[in-house]
Amino acid sequence: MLFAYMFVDVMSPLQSLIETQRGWSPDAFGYYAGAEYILNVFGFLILAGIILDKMGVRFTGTLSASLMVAGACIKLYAISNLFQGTALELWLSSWWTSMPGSAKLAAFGFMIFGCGCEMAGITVSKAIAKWFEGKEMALAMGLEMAIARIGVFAIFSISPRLAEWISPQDPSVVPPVAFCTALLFIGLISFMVFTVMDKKLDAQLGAKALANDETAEEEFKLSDVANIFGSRLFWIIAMLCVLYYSAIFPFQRYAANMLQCNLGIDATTASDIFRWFPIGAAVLTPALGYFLDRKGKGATMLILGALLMIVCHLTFALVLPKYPTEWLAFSAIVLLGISFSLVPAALWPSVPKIMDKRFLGSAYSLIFWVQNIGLSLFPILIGVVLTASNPGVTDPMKYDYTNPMLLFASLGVLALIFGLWLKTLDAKKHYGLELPNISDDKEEKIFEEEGRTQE
Ligand SMILES: NCCCC[C@H](NC(=O)[C@@H](N)CC(=O)O)C(=O)O
Repeated sequence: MLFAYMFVDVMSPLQSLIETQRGWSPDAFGYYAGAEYILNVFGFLILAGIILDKMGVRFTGTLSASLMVAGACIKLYAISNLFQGTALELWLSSWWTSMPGSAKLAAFGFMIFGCGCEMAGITVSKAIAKWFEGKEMALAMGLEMAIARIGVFAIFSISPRLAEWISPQDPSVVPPVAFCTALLFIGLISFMVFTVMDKKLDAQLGAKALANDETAEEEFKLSDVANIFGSRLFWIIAMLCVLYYSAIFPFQRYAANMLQCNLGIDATTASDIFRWFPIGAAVLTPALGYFLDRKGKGATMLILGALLMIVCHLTFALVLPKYPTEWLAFSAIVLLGISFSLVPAALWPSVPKIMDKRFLGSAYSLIFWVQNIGLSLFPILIGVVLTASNPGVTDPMKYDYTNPMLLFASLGVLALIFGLWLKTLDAKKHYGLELPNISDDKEEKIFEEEGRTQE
């Protein structure tokens, strides 16, 4: 997931460079960014859930990592000089002319990569649930997300520098994308190593299940999808998820350029400010996962996270253009990092509390599916709003980001409403969202078990 998240954002700090170098307008960049989710939205994620439940973590993980590598190679070819002037490039550039041929092929590669990336996301959630059942699951999920955030931090630092690495006078988007493609190969190999370990765990679990006379794993049934869709709680969680994440990941794509435009700084300086967003989240998410495991307050954390996000986006929309200082931008970025720890740390471990264990794999894939609809539409919408709010502006350093940022803030307000609704329902129906995952006697059991394992 570390290398996957690096690949997702490798182009984010290079928006102005790709505009100058390959002629991608903000609209084209928005379509390219949204492409990551298109196939998932058109049903691939549901299929991925079925594949995961039918074929298991090892097969699905290997397949998803291979898809990511294949998609990355296509995207690398699309932005490289090799592709320029080919018959395919000329043909792709001959229709829908506002979207250059390189952007179209890169978007196609990103689409394939996106299928692998999201499939890997649900596979990893299921693998963590399997490996940490009855233990510190929220902490484990928090650590997994933290590692992924470190990848985003790293890529915002590395990408602009790699772009200038070969020729500082003539920077190029190719070296950073090539670097991340190579990392994805390493990721595929790492997952293959994990499959060996997972096989061993299965052997141990099989022996344990036989000893306890437990029945086999739950099976995915198509009727489960209808059950999940019929659940009001599922929809509240899914809406909260799609609204919150649509104001985070698409923002991440535009953040560096937004900072450049407001502060008049170069891409490297903007990335250096923005990279504290994922690193703040990386530090805090596991800590909050640990807190959630032991103290609870999941619904309150979701509300607090949405509130902080509204404050930050409103600051970028209304305050930063009037008081363009780096410390103000930096403070808002750090605050957004705290918000981005609170919500994911509470959201993903809450799903097992409100969904039947039998539905869990499918529930995750369906929440991802709803979320992907937002994640595919919002980068496009933001690109369109940005272009419409800046008629006649051709310099990528001169965009006014007020309207796109207000749009992000309004998503936060809606997420807050769903968070409040969830907390009210939880208080009435006692789903246990505010309760800890590990009770004192469970904790004692874990220590006892760990003690036995070490013995
Ligand atoms: N085990 C993974 C939990 C989800 C983490 C979450 N990622 C997502 O929601 C992805 N579907 C989004 C994406 O891939 O763009 C996160 O907080 O990163």
